[in-house]
Amino acid sequence: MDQTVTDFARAVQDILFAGQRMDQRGWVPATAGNISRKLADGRIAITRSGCHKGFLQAADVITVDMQGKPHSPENRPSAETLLHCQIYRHFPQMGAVLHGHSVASTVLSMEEETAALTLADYEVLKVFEGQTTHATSVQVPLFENDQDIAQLADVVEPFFGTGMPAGYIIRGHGVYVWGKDMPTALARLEGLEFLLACALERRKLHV
Ligand SMILES: CSCCC(=O)C(=O)COP(=O)(O)O
Ligand SMILES: [Zn+2]
Repeated sequence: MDQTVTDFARAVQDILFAGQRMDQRGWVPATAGNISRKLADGRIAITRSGCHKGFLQAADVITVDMQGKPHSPENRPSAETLLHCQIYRHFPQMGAVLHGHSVASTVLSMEEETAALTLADYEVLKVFEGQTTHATSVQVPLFENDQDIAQLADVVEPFFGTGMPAGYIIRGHGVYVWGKDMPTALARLEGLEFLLACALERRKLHV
C-alpha cells in the first residue's frame, strides 16, 4: 500500500483515539475541541469543523496545507486550523496538536487576572519538555479569546520565541498543547489538565 495512504490512515486512527480519550475526560463538550496530526508529506490531518470529537468517524478527518487551506474545497476544517498551522510552523519537530475545552482551563483562565497561570512545585511538571524537577514553576500564557482566529494567532505569535514549555490557554475557551507525536501530545494534555485541576481545587480551598 502507498506510504502516503498508510500515514494518513494511521493519523486518522491517532485522531479518533485522541478524541475518545479527551471526551472520556470531559475536555471536548458539545462539539468543542479540535485535533491534528502532521503527515510525513507535510500535510496536516485535522478534524472537520462542528463535529463531536468524542464520536469521530474517519470521514471527519480531512487534510489541509501548512497555510490551513483544505486539499478538497468542499471540506470545512476546524475553525481554529490556523492555530494548529502556526504551531507546526514554529515547531517543525512537532507532530500532533490538541485543543480541549476543560472546566479547569476555562474557569481558571477567567479568574486569573495576570497574563499567565503559574504552576509550581508539582511533580507532574516533569511531563513538560525540559522539566526535570518538581522544584520549578511553569508559566502557561493566557490570551484573550477572539472569534477572528487570524487575529488571535497574531497575538500568540511573539510568545513562540519565548520557548512556551507547556502550551497556552485562551481565556474562557481552552488549552492548546503539542508534542512530537500523538502519545506525547496526549501525555502533555493530561499532565496540564491534571495541574489545572489541582490549581482549581486549591483556589476552592482558599475562598
Ligand atoms: C462549540 S465550541 C466552539 C468552537 C470551538 O471553540 C472549538 O474548539 C471547535 O471548533 P471546530 O471548528 O474545530 O469544531
Ligand atoms: Zn475551541
